[in-house]
Amino acid sequence: MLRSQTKLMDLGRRLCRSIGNNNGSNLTMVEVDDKTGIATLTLNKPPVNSCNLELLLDLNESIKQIERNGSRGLILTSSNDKVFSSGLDLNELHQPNQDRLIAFWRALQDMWLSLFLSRVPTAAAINGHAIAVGCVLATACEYRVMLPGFSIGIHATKFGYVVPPFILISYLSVLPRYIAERALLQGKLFSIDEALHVNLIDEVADGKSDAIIKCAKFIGSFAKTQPDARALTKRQTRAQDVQLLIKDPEGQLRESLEYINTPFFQQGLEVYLAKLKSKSKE
Ligand SMILES: CC/C=C\C/C=C\C/C=C\CCC/C=C/C(=O)SCCNC(=O)CCNC(=O)[C@H](O)C(C)(C)COP(=O)(O)OP(=O)(O)OC[C@H]1O[C@@H](n2cnc3c(N)ncnc32)[C@H](O)[C@@H]1OP(=O)(O)O
Repeated sequence: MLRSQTKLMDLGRRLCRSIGNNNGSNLTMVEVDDKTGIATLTLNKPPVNSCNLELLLDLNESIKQIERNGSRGLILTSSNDKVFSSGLDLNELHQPNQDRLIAFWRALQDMWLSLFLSRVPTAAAINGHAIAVGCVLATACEYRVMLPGFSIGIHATKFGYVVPPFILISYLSVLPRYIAERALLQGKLFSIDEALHVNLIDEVADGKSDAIIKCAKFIGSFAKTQPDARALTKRQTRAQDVQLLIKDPEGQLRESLEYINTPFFQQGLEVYLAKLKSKSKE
């Protein structure tokens, strides 16, 4: 690598400062670019960023921290170069301790609301597979840039999971209804070309830094808007989508828990988990 290139990269690094989210965990990392004021929020739970209770709480705290510290925007990405997020940590749903399951599902609902309604511009630099809730994280953002060679989508029905309304809504917020419905019913995972074709993603990037640059460019497109006016307009635009979860979070929680605790769901999950484990040993 040329010395001038190395220098430029060092400079880039120096311009970023890490900010903690006060809980001392490294499950997510936040770095703010001093020049642009944009925060990069990195999912960092090996091996595949599956969302367990701790990651969801941490992610929610980081989203709030980014809003509190006056960042100009949020870019969500992953420290894993193959997986953006593998969705919910299925171990949280399998034969769950009921108190932990309640905390887990509440954390999921709260985190989704924080990201979906974030007052700052949000973009996802999808540098790996984005499966199920991994896809939901990306669709909660306002803009998506993805790297080739990976899959994105919600394949829940293939494995016997009914999706809760807020997951459905997050798909519907970016896809036309007939495409969202068909994809959900088929349990479809989209290739990059398919995702681009239906506008599930906005752009393709040729590497993670290119994805981050493209996300930053999108966020920069709001430079001339007044932040409070932008934030309130976004909230109004999305108000109907969040109505159910904001009006009756406990009802939504109850419905999901009832379903997760059914023998039907638990048996299906057991088979799926076993398949996943045997695949990873191949
Ligand atoms: C009336 C009803 C009303 C409402 C309904 C209410 C509730 C419904 C409840 C739930 C359903 C909601 C919808 C579902 C949402 C979800 O997000 S479910 C999660 C779905 N995700 C997946 O299926 C992803 C599965 N994983 C993969 O496909 C692959 O791992 C990968 C492509 C992401 C990465 O592949 P590799 O890099 O090859 O990695 P490995 O496969 O070897 O995995 C490494 C390691 O990690 C374990 N793992 C992977 N994903 C998960 C996961 N999601 N949860 C837990 N663990 C996971 C995998 O088993 C390996 O573990 P080890 O064997 O190494 O221990």
